[in-house]
Amino acid sequence: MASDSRFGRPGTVAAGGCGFLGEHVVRMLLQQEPQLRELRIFDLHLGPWLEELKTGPVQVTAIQGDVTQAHEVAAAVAGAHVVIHTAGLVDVFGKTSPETIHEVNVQGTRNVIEACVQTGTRFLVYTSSMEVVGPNVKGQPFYRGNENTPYEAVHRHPYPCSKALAEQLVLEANGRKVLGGLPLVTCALRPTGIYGEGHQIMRDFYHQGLRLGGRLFRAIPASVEHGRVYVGNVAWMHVLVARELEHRAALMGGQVYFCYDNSPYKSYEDFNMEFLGPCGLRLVGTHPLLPYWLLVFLAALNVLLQWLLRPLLLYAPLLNPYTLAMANTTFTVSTDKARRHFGYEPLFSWEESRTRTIRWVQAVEGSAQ
Ligand SMILES: NC(=O)c1ccc[n+]([C@@H]2O[C@H](COP(=O)([O-])OP(=O)(O)OC[C@H]3O[C@@H](n4cnc5c(N)ncnc54)[C@H](O)[C@@H]3O)[C@@H](O)[C@H]2O)c1
Ligand SMILES: CC(C)CCC[C@@H](C)[C@H]1CC[C@H]2[C@@H]3[C@H](O)C=C4C[C@@H](O)CC[C@]4(C)[C@H]3CC[C@]12C
Repeated sequence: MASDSRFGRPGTVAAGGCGFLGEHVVRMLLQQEPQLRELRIFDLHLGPWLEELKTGPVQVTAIQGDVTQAHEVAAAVAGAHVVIHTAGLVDVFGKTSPETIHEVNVQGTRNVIEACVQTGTRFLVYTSSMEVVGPNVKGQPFYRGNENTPYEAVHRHPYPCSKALAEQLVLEANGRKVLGGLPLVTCALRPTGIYGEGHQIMRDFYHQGLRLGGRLFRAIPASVEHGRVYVGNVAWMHVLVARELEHRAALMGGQVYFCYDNSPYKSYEDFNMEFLGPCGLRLVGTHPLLPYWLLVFLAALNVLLQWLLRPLLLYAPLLNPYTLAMANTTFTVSTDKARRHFGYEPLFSWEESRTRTIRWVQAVEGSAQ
């Protein structure tokens, strides 16, 4: 099945298209790509919202499948023009085994690359993560760095390790000959912490705040900056890359780009309060209420409890040594590489991103009552 771009942009595959980011990518493609004729949404778990998309002008096909199964990926990708690969296991809480994280994130990505090569798909956009760079195990700050900022990227946690390996596979695959003899063009996007409609961890913090009588307690110094980016802008950058890779293959092929926008630089907790504050929560304390050594102790205790309770139940709290280090290490990005290379400008201003996220949290509140 060969793609024919004379009749509009041929098949696009959104792998992981039912996830938090994936759904925004799917909706963005349908809104911003008038040339799009066919969209295949490949995911382990298909969402009911896909049904509403099937009545529009674009031929939307939902494919339930597993990226770890090479034949399922190849069948989904065959004949497509571009693959946007956002599928992955995002687990920094110890819910899944390191082997499964590796299998889905690394072997799954290898399968996507091989499917492109074997079936003749020429363009691959991969959702990497800022965690491919850091924060590293030494907790060194990365202050408003860009793609060229030197930083010792050393990881031990299974999730960042898997993202780093998968990103490397994607970048190394750039230039490989696909079926038909043309070169594969690949590119990796590295979002910082994504927020916006559908963000599960924001929902968890919100519910925790409600349980604590409308309060959250500061745990991290306000001076520690944590990079955040609005999901709509991350989706937009993916769509733009999928569109431009064909025209700017020599410049963009094999490149990495941080995913950024104009969201303010703040601590993880202060940033969350931009949304949770207007929904009635209060962050108590101008300084952390517990000493850092106690947080370290509680995080270690959580690891022990997780291990002890594993035969009985899954205990996976937000606080563990890795998440504490993430939240407590400055990691922010300041770059214009995506603007220079393919004309990226955030589609949503900070005010709009904030308003949309607040409305969504308020809707979560409404549906919880
Ligand atoms: N959420 C963030 O803050 C963030 C930041 C940077 C990068 N990322 C990356 O963005 C991507 C999407 O993350 P997200 O936050 O939307 O996560 P998510 O869990 O909401 O979405 C991931 C999607 O992948 C699907 N998936 C998982 N295993 C699969 C498998 N074996 N086969 C097929 N599909 C499978 C899931 O069903 C889900 O729909 C991931 O690659 C993640 O590493 C996320
Ligand atoms: C110490 C506690 C009070 C707060 C714990 C917050 C913790 C759950 C948060 C802090 C930072 C968050 C990560 C960060 O935004 C970036 C990413 C990259 C992405 O690839 C996956 C999600 C992840 C790891 C966020 C997960 C939640 C974290 C650790």
